[in-house]
Amino acid sequence: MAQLFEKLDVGTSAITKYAVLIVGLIVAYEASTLIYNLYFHPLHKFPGPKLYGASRIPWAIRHATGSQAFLTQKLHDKYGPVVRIGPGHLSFTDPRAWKDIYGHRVGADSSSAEMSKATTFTRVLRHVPPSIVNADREEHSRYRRALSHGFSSDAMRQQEPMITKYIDLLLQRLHQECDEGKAKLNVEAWYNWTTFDIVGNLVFGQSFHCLENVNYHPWIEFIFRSIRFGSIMVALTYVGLGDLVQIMAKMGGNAVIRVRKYTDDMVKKRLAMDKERDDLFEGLVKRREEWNLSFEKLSSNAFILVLAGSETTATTLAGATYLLLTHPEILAKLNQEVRSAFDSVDDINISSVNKLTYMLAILNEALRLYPPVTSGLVRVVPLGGEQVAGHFVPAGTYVEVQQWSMNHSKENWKDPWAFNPQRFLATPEEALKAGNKLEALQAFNVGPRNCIGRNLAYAEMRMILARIVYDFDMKLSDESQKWIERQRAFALWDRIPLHVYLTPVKR
Ligand code: HEM
Repeated sequence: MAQLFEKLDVGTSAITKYAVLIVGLIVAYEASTLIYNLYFHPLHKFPGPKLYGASRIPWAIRHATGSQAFLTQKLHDKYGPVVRIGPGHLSFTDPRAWKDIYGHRVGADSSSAEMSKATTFTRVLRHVPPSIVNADREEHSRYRRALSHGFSSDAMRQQEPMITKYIDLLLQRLHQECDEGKAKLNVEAWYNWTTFDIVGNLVFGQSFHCLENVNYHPWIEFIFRSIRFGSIMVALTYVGLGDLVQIMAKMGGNAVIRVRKYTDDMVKKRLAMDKERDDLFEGLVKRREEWNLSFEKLSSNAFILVLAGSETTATTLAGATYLLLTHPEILAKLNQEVRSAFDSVDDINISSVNKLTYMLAILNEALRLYPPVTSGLVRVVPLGGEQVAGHFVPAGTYVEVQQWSMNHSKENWKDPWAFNPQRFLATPEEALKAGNKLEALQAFNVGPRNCIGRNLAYAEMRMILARIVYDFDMKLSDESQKWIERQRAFALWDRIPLHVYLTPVKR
């Protein structure tokens, strides 16, 4: 060691010598890790850029800056249906990967009946109690069973008048604000206010009053900020700085504390309601004592239900509106379908919108081109390894299907960037002949952790879009051109305003 210090000629101070030694060891460790990752790691033969295979840092930087999903799609274009996007991390665009990663694992024992969610992505803040989206298998299936009644068709029939009440209010407000097509309205915000008000009522028994106040609620603004902040925390955890994240969350925690307090207050009011409610939360409320469910866990679940149930639906509606307004011939066909299907606005309800098949194809094509969850559904391969889309993948690997990549793959779709709802009107066989693998679109995921709110989401989206198209002609404001291309995505979209002129249809 003395010789090393002499050679380095770093002076005689012991502190300096040890500092140099430590830095030297770190550099040697990092260099050997990079070499191991590139040439000896079990995934080293999977295709992908060397930099991403060597270190976790490039992925983390992309993720923290909202460009990760877009880059991964480009990597798939270059390297094919499986790409190594981190040293121990694979992304797939072969549709078989849906079932292999997210489906029930046939023949596996109950502890590995599904690939578990990667906690690096889902349990970033260790002190927050788990909810349905990040609980382990056993706790998750209990939540799922308890909540399922609230999402059943029976429950939705009970919920319909309440949902309709908010959609009526949305339409009433839009008529007041549109100034006969002269005022431009940020419809992205209007959709958000509506879906938040609806889900607020469905979970807490009280709305956020966004439509009444024509403004965001502070709680919702916080959610937007936390989507960005959450990405930075995931990126830091991904590169091994999870402990730092816990400290950061405590230091910058004012907003977190405020929102938790607000959620807790709403949950308290909900629990104080003595009448049984056929809403999304009743299943958990009922089992509170039987399962000894802590108040904190109830509150975590309430928070997730509101986030999952509003953000995604509003995103799809905004995406569909933008795509329609940039494709006038498709909008004209939709206007024709909706306006000829009903004698009056009162005929538009949850069951009657089912006949609008062209509108459903439009919503599915919007979910494909502008998926609310672009990426982030990461699972860990269990002991023994697993076959994913024809590849053997060793245990411990992070595996995922990123919707942005899957939905824009030229191997899955004819003209993947084109807005063509027609592709969803064909049978799967006809579609395949035309170059469209319809099963590649799984906006709500598959398997035991798929979206429990899928039916509710379709009901809301179909009713809201039908009501707007029935009542208004729409025109995009110039400043909202290239609306999708100008956004970043942190697993969820960092949406920007979508300005539209609405002119009431004369009847
Ligand atoms: C267009 C609208 C929607 C889309 C695209 C969507 C998408 C998804 C996806 C992809 C997942 C799976 C997450 C994962 O694998 O980690 C999911 C789960 C979930 N979604 Fe949705 N969702 C939508 C609407 C809703 C609505 C309206 C609700 C109602 C509250 C809801 C509640 C949930 C819940 C509670 C989960 C967790 C389910 C579980 O882990 O068992 N979602 N959603």
